[in-house]
Amino acid sequence: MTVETTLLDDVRHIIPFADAHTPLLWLRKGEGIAGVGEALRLEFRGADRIAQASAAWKQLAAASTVTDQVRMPGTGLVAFGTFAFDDDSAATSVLIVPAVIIGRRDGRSWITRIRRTDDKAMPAAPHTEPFGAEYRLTMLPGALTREAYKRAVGEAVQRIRQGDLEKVVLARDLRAHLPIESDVRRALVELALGYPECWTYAVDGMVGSSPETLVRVHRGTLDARVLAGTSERGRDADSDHESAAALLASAKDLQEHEVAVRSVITSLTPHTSALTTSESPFPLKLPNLWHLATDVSGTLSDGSGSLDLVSALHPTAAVAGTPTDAALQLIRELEPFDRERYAGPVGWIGTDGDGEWAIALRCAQVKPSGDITAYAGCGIMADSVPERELAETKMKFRPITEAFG
Ligand SMILES: C=C(O[C@@H]1C=C(C(=O)O)C=C[C@H]1O)C(=O)O
Repeated sequence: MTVETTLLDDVRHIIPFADAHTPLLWLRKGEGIAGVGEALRLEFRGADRIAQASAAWKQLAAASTVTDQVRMPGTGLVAFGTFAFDDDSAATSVLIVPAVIIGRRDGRSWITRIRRTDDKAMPAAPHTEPFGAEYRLTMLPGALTREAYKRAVGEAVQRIRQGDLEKVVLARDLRAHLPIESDVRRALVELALGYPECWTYAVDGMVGSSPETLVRVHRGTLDARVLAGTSERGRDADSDHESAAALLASAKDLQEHEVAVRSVITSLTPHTSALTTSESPFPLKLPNLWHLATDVSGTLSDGSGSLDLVSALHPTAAVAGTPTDAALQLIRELEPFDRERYAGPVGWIGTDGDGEWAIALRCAQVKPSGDITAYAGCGIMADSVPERELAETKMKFRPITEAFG
């Protein structure tokens, strides 16, 4: 690949540059990257799909010629990626190198053009396309109805009480159909405006707004944000404050959170020299709910790239449970659908292995046929109440049902 990044005059909005049907996007607080076209697509499957992707990326980056005038996160050679949750998923995991990237960060805007060695010319600069017609979809229960979800939660609680495992994350699905020709960027605009603190992403039809940073790597340092433990937003200031306070005092949520933080620390420790966490979990306020959050930061000690860390981290206890193998087994037993890329890593990697990855939550997969599946899940512990977990999935579906509805 031959890659060139140059500065652009300020680009305020990057979403309009993305393709209407197969957008590539990574955006938070108005900053990020949008990809146009496809210079290269690499597909992976199986238990070592992330390690395969990491190795393929190192080879590709080493064989590329990169001229980068801007040198910021997201400049130079970049691939967008989305990975299946389960080792046995039917869904492919992909890295996609766009032909052109438009980016914006810290008040600077840039364009990256990427040419394959066998192409004669650099791709042309993209232009913004007007948005297509509005749409309004109704999302209906999928393979796991509300009643069936409550039964699955009840079953999981029993298994936990029997001592089979400590925590399991159970999800349910919603389905809809997006008319062919619909402009997916409309949903992305809604997500980005409604959830500016979250990572709004679109990669190979996987779209969403995730609050959970799996890992970011920048020049030898890393950071992550662990989320687990959820409560509703209040109807007024007092009840909102009470809900956050109750979450911070809830033994069930604190324990569930502790399990998730422990899994991240255990996975990152072998790769880091210094790893610190925020002192105690803090309440993270989102438009649809409160989460318990812990921020983690560290210094890399072994030259790992971002995908090496993603490979070490996935699946965290925030989206699988603990112990991991028992949790994955119970998920396969109780969820009557393939999670595909839901709860898998989604993000981007750059030339030198730096990158930003989130957990694909608050999301939906849009298939080329227009079929959409959205997913939301909850951490189940010994004292989980099925009705409450069902209510929590409704809160977690809100970003997607509102963006498409
Ligand atoms: C599994 C999801 O979210 C995860 C589960 C949480 C919980 O159970 O409290 C909180 C944040 C996420 O780590 C989801 O959104 O689908």
